[in-house]
Amino acid sequence: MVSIAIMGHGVVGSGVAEIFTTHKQKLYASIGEEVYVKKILDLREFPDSPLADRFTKNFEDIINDLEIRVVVEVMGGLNPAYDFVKRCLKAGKSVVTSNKELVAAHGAELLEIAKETNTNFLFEASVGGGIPIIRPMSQCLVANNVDEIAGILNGTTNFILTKMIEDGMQFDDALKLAQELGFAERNPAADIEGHDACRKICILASLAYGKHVYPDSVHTEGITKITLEDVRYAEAFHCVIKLIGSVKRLADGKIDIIVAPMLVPNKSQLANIDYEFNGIMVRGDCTGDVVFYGKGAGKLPTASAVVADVIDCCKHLKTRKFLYWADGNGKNILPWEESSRAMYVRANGSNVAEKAEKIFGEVTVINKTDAPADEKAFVVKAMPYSEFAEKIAQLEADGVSVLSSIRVADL
Ligand SMILES: NC(=O)C1=CN([C@@H]2O[C@H](COP(=O)(O)OP(=O)(O)OC[C@H]3O[C@@H](n4cnc5c(N)ncnc54)[C@H](OP(=O)(O)O)[C@@H]3O)[C@@H](O)[C@H]2O)C=CC1
Ligand SMILES: N[C@@H](CC=O)C(=O)O
Repeated sequence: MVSIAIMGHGVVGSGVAEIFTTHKQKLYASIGEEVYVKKILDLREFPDSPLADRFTKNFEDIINDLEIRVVVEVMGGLNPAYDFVKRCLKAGKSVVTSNKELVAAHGAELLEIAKETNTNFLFEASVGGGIPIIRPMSQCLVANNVDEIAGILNGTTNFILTKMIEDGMQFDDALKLAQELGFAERNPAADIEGHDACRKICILASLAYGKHVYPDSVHTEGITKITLEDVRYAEAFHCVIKLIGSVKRLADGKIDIIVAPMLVPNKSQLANIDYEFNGIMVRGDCTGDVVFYGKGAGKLPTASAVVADVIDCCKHLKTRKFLYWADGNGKNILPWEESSRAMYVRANGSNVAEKAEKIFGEVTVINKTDAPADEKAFVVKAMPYSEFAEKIAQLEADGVSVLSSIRVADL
């Protein structure tokens, strides 16, 4: 029997406890012994839980219990999760977490401690919820140099955008529903402002390129400025608007990394990923494109990934799985203003298209039947963002009022 503890009994933690109860026989068969949930840490009482006798409010009950070999951290946030996880690893206990904020902020340090203490620090659920992505990238795709990763990495924003587009639902109502369904972060600003997707692309970039990428070095935009008008113009241009996390390997060894809403062509594999589903495209130099798809948020999908990591830890109590990246200093990151993409622009004023062509060269005007007479939307060819911003300033100086601009993904 292997004893484990779970820290946090919220959406994910209660799912983990549930799977260890409902799938006990299945899990026993996969490792040949019982995984026993000995302690559950939470600040609230859960008298109706079938595991009610295992709850504690005191972390010391877990850290001091020598029988507990694997600890699951599903509390979220940095405090006290960072301190508790570090202490568990230093005490020789393996740790499994779904906490992307923790991995994105302290992954390199925690992986180093795990290396020193011959423990495992696994975080499959931190990216893509129930989708296997960390293990495939660190094992199955290990022969590849990763040229690019692009993904819809946040279930809440994808759910909101889908509800707005498909059902005409208002932004706030769609967010409320995502919160009720357990998809959103405790502070949903992390979802809608893009920070959650940023943490996830940072984890994938760190894994792919071997150096920690910290979220504050990544330009991040959320979905709060997306309007239904832009959505409809995007449709007329055979695209959908999605919040994309993207990282590309450049010829000089730097990486081009960004999180922003983008127009995604309908023919792209990422275009038809809706609601809380995530999709992640990994372009390897040997494999070409490999696409991962599934539920990126929610109780049981996320708990499924956590439980799989726990089983992996239980199977490797004496050996370390090789999952590692070194600390990073941000010097390998291209300044975001130098990153090039085609841009969609919506503007109003007189002779918008002519003025835009004078400044940008050839532009593709998007025709939409019910557009206001003085409004035009167009797409300009790829150029560094700094150049785009200069040209937009010239357009505005020419009497055009720019209402929105959104990157166009080359996917
Ligand atoms: N929900 C999802 O779909 C997904 C979530 N994640 C990540 O998983 C983690 C957990 O998410 P989720 O389950 O949704 O969050 P919840 O807020 O639902 O659950 C967190 C639980 O931890 C408890 N907790 C917080 N701080 C402490 C503490 N100091 N001591 C003891 N218990 C504590 C909370 O108690 P209380 O409520 O009383 O504060 C709550 O029960 C987060 O990092 C999240 O980003 C990852 C993938 C998907
Ligand atoms: N809030 C997150 C939860 C999973 O990581 C999301 O919506 O994707």
